[in-house]
Amino acid sequence: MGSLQAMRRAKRAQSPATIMAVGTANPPNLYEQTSYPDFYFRVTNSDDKHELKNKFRVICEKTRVKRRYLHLTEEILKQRPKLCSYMEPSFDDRQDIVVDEIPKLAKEAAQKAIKEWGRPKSEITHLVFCSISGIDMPGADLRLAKLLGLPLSVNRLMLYSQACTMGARMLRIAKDLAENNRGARVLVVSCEITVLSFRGPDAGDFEALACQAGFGDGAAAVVVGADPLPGVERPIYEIAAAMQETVPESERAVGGHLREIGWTFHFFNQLPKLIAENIESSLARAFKPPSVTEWNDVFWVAHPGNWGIMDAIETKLGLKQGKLATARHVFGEYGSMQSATVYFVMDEVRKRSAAEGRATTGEGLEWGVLFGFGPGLTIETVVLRSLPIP
Ligand SMILES: CC(C)(COP(=O)(O)OP(=O)(O)OC[C@H]1O[C@@H](n2cnc3c(N)ncnc32)[C@H](O)[C@@H]1OP(=O)(O)O)[C@@H](O)C(=O)NCCC(=O)NCCSC(=O)/C=C/c1ccc(O)cc1
Repeated sequence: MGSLQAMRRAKRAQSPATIMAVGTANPPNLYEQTSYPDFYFRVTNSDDKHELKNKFRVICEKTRVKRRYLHLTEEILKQRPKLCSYMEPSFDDRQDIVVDEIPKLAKEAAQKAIKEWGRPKSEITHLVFCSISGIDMPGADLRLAKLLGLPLSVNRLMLYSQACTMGARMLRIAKDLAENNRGARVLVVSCEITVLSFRGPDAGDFEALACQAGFGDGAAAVVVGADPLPGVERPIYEIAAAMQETVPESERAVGGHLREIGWTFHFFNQLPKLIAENIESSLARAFKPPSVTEWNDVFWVAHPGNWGIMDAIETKLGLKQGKLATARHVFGEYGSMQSATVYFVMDEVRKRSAAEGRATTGEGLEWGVLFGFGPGLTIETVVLRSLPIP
């Protein structure tokens, strides 16, 4: 009979967890930010609120978002008019949509990641899935597993109601799963659809207007595993370390409440300053080892949050112009897709690195930071090691 220690040793992977594939998906409906105020005020029957519409137009411009994909269309909103009011109880209408649609959009992203990974889906051992909405029992994880045809033996973990930090946080979870279960292949999926936070405008609620102006819908999936099969699996990044930090006394900095009207959204206007003031201690902890202290020497896979947050981080850390260019690009093209955004940024970093002929998947650099923040105020820091581009 083997000892427990020997059993534990045999279960451990030999090498660090790696990201083996990335897939992304969006709903088909693309909204240009310049015409969105006209659309939004028309569909919410608010065209008579001229001053408020002008205010909303300014907020839309301030976001610096150029376009976004959204599940909701004028046709859907006509069928569900309660979603267009500011405060009408409407949870059931919203829930009817997201319970079905979140697993469906997630499936599109997951299929792309599995295709790039190139192995049979029967080899997926774990599914880690997050969405801010779609709470149900059995959950969206089981629906997704069925839509994908994953084996019934797959180990599922569903994480609801967590928002933007989850992209980074799920990599921390996946790293632990992959390194502590030899042969594990973890399918990590994020899907965010803003149906629970869409609502009509109200002059007294700036934060709800900012939410309507900046958030978009999207899904992303990555495959994480250690000990890649030589010549068969082609890792993109190694996950060297991952950790979380909570900023003290900052519960009110950003968050939301789940109500009969759906999700509300609240943020503190000093959020960029608060994040910038707290990022360096998280970076220092995460990068000790590998003893990196110059943040221009690493590639950045940052959750953008909003334009002001990126400006504040760049200034505080003395980052060279262009270090957050990929995060800004993704934010401009899609808005904030909350937890999914950081995977879109990662996909863009590795694609740009290849297109520009860089030596590694991390813009030619060895070490990188994948960074996320959200309600808490929670900061997640993941240390990535790039790999050579053949
Ligand atoms: C485009 C905004 C709205 C403004 O841009 P800015 O660069 O900050 O602009 P300004 O600093 O020039 O401010 C413009 C005006 O807005 C005002 N303002 C500025 N924040 C405020 C303010 N919280 N109140 C009330 N007036 C204000 C500010 O005072 C100013 O007023 P005024 O001088 O009269 O023009 C920008 O702040 C923005 O996109 N914010 C919302 C997105 C955001 O913070 N995202 C980061 C975290 S995301 C996250 O974790 C998600 C969690 C979540 C949770 C629940 C959900 O349902 C969904 C998601």
